[in-house]
Amino acid sequence: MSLAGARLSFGDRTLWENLDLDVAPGEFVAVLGPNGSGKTSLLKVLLGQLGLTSGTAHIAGTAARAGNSDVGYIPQQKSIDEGLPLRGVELVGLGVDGHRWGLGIRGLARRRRIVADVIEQVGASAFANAPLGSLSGGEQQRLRVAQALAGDPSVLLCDEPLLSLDLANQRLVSKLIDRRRRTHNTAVLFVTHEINPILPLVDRVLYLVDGQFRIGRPREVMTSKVLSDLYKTEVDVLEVRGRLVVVGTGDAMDALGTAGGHHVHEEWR
Ligand SMILES: Nc1ncnc2c1ncn2[C@@H]1O[C@H](COP(=O)(O)OP(=O)(O)OP(=O)(O)O)[C@@H](O)[C@H]1O
Repeated sequence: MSLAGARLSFGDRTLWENLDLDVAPGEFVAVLGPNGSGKTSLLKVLLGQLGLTSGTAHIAGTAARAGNSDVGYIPQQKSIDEGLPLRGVELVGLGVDGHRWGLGIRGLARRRRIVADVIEQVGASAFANAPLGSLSGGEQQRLRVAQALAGDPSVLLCDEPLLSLDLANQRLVSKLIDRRRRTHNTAVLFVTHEINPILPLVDRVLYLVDGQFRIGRPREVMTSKVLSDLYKTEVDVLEVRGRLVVVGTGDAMDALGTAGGHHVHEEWR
C-alpha cells in the first residue's frame, strides 16, 4: 500500500500532511498515536471510505476504493449482542469475495471450502457453528481475523485488533496476523495503542501526534528524543526486559493518554 504526499483535513483542522508511506508485501507496520491523532482515519482512506484532502493512496497499484477485494479489514472490536443469531461460519462467509467464485454449485462448494480453511487457520473450528454472541471476546476476534482473510487479501488493515483481549489471546491474534504476512506476503498496517504485544513482530512504526509524525524501525521511533519532539514535552522511553515503557509527567501524561504504554505485561514468549 502506498500513500504519497497525503493530507487529511476536516475543515481547518489537519490530521496529517506530507505523509509518504509505502508498505511492502509482507511488511508489518504499526500505527501509534494518542486518541484523535487520525489513525482510524488513515485506515478509512485506504479502505476508500474517506477521500484525501490532497495526495494519493494506492493499494496494489490501484487507487484506494471501497469494496476492494485486495484489502482485508479487522475492525475495532465491538461487543456482539448476545441475542444475535449470526454464527461464526456465516460471519466468515461474508468475507469471501462472491464475484471471484460465482454462486453456482461449484462456486458454493469452493466458497464453503475457503470458509472452512480460514476457520481452521485461526483455530476456530470448534466454535464456528455457535452463535457469535455466545462466544468469548478472543473467540470472536479469531473469527473476525478469519473473515478478513477469507477474501485472500494482499493487504491487511487492522484497527486495534487486540483491544479488550487478555494476554494469551493478544498473543494468539498477533501470531495469526504475523503468520499470514509471512506465509502469504500480505502487507499489514496495524493500529494499536500498545506497542509491546507486537514489538517483536513489527518492522516499522508510524507514530502520529497532533499533525506531526515519524516513521522508522520501532527502536528508532520509540525513543525519548523522538517522542519528546512529537509530544512537544518531556517524555522518557525506558526499556525494561525487552519491553518499551513510555513515561511522561504532568501535561505529558495527559497528552500520552492510553498511548503511554505504561501498563505492565508479562514478557512476550
Ligand atoms: N468525518 C469526519 N468529520 C469531521 N471530523 C472527523 C471525521 N472523522 C474523524 N474526525 C475527527 O478526526 C479526528 C481523528 O479521528 P480518528 O478516529 O482517525 O482518530 P484515532 O487516532 O483513530 O483516535 P482513537 O485512538 O481515539 O481511535 C477526531 O478528532 C475525529 O473527531
